[in-house]
Amino acid sequence: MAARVQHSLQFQFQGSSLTTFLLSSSSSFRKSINKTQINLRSKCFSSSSTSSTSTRSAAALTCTCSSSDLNSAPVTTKKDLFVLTTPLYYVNAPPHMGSAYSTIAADAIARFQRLTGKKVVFITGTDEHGEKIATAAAAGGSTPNDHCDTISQAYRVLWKDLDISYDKFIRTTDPKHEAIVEEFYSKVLANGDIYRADYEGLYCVNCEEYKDEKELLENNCCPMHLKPCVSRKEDNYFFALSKYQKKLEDILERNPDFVQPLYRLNEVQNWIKTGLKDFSISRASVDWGIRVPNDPKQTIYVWFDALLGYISALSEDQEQPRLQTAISSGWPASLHLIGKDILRFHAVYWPAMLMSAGLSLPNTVFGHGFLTKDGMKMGKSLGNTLEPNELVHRFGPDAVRYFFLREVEFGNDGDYSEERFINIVNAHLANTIGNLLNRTLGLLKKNCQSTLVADSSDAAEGIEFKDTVEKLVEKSKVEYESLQLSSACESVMEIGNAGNLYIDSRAPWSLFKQGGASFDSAAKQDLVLILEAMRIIAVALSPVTPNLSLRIYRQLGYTDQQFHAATWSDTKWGGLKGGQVMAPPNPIFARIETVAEAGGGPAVDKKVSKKMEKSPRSQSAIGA
Ligand SMILES: Nc1ncnc2c1ncn2[C@@H]1O[C@H](COP(=O)(O)OP(=O)(O)OP(=O)(O)O)[C@@H](O)[C@H]1O
Repeated sequence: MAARVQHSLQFQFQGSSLTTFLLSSSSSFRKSINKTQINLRSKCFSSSSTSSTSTRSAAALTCTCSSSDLNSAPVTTKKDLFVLTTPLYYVNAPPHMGSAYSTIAADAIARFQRLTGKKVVFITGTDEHGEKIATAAAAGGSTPNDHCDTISQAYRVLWKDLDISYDKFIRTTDPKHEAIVEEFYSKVLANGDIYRADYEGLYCVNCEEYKDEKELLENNCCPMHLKPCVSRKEDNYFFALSKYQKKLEDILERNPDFVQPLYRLNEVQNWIKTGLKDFSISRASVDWGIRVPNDPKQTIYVWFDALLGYISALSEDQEQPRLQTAISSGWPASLHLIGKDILRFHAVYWPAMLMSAGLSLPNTVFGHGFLTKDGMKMGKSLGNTLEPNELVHRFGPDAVRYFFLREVEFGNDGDYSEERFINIVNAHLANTIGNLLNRTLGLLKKNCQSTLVADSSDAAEGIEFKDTVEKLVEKSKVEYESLQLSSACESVMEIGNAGNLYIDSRAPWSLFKQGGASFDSAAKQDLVLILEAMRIIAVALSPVTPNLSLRIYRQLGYTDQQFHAATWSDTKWGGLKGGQVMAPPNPIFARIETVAEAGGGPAVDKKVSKKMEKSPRSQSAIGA
């Protein structure tokens, strides 16, 4: 049994309005009328204080265009402002590595955009209404409010541990959010896009969504959560999504970058092609939610509520929560970063809702892939999650951030393996970068009293290595800009590889041994070149590994303030000047011991690893 709107058409409205609606509805809607049943009853539409029922009915049934100018949608954000969002995470359970993955990626993008001089508003938060939350709270013997407080706080703590530099954290139970949802609902209602009808269908409680029979597995199981959907029949308010079919098709046609990567755009276009159906935006059976304005027996569907968190987050706490003021603080968003599981909500429902309310659309919706376990999406509902707190405490935030951004091509799925994790971070962070810095600083200390002998721009004259570094860092910039985060990491790491090749081919240690003014000078200049490359690596990798980058900067003799003031223009060759005094060598990243290396014990000494992240100078040199 597919989700179905009951349609015993009771023509209790003014006939002309109903006819207008049916004629102006999408062809798919018209087709489905034969198979499905819509019970558009005279109790339609939540009331507004001024209009009569019949007028309201007529308004809701007539598909007037919203004030949003579709020719200009999606509207470009102001040039210097970059507003990006993570999903608002559902607080049915504490965060897991999947939730952390989206947030780490968003953080890397936010940090990169800040480096390029943008004013960034990075929004994250928690989605706290709905049946699943009420059930989870009851199962834990707690009230929904207390439950939400606890889990929402767990997200904040994890974001702190992972060095997430968000600017706004919105909770959908925040009164300012609730006020904005109510105002938005009223706008959509006034635009004639909400009506009331009976609904019968198969509901996945974990997705909080009615499902089409054809997308379900055997026994009506949800393919994502592997649990049977339950049959539900409700009297709900509906959003007239079908009315926006053509408009959405046109927007995607004219703005192919609206949904990224390209293969996700194709998915969205295919869904739309199959015909958009109106969806139910209220629940009669769910108590834990925002009340439908003027019909307190119903609560607003959790998705209709949660998506608005991206706007209510912009509302300042001290001001009256109004859509207009929130919007003027940064809407439309430049980027919604989400997992592919919620693409439909962001790339179909949300733009239609915004158009209905006369608001601008976000610039881009990027749907990334899943972290998987045995091929299945890691998720709270399936309980097959990887514990991010444990990873952070064992390996530190930089290793976790780097591994997932480098290893999983952004957009695609990726499976986690601890062995791979350890191999990658050891090879890239401890060896390619850490070891190179360490041995160069060792040579500098021994032969130059830790002081640079020349400006890096002078030392690089006629040296090809400099060109290589410049090309790679420029490449990484383009990759960050186009959200190819794995490639951006790779390009920066290529600078480290080039540095290792350069130092090995030049072998300054033997030049020093050979002695003589020209050998000595050449070797000293080589050290300047490598350290300049390290400086560039530190800035270019800072969106991904902010702590590691800071530690590199410290080693190069800079203050923390200088690091925090760095911008992308500091990736230009020539920053290091002669006379700069560097710190004595001290490893910036402790190599993680594998199980075999630890003699069958734990994969890594937890205390040592943690200490290294917090206080790198307390460790002895490794691998130099
Ligand atoms: N396995 C995963 N891989 C990548 N991202 C994930 C993963 N799981 C969750 N996310 C991120 O979290 C978002 C969904 O958040 P939500 O709070 O609903 O988590 P969930 O674990 O998917 O929940 P559930 O298992 O109950 O569906 C996704 O869109 C994505 O951004």
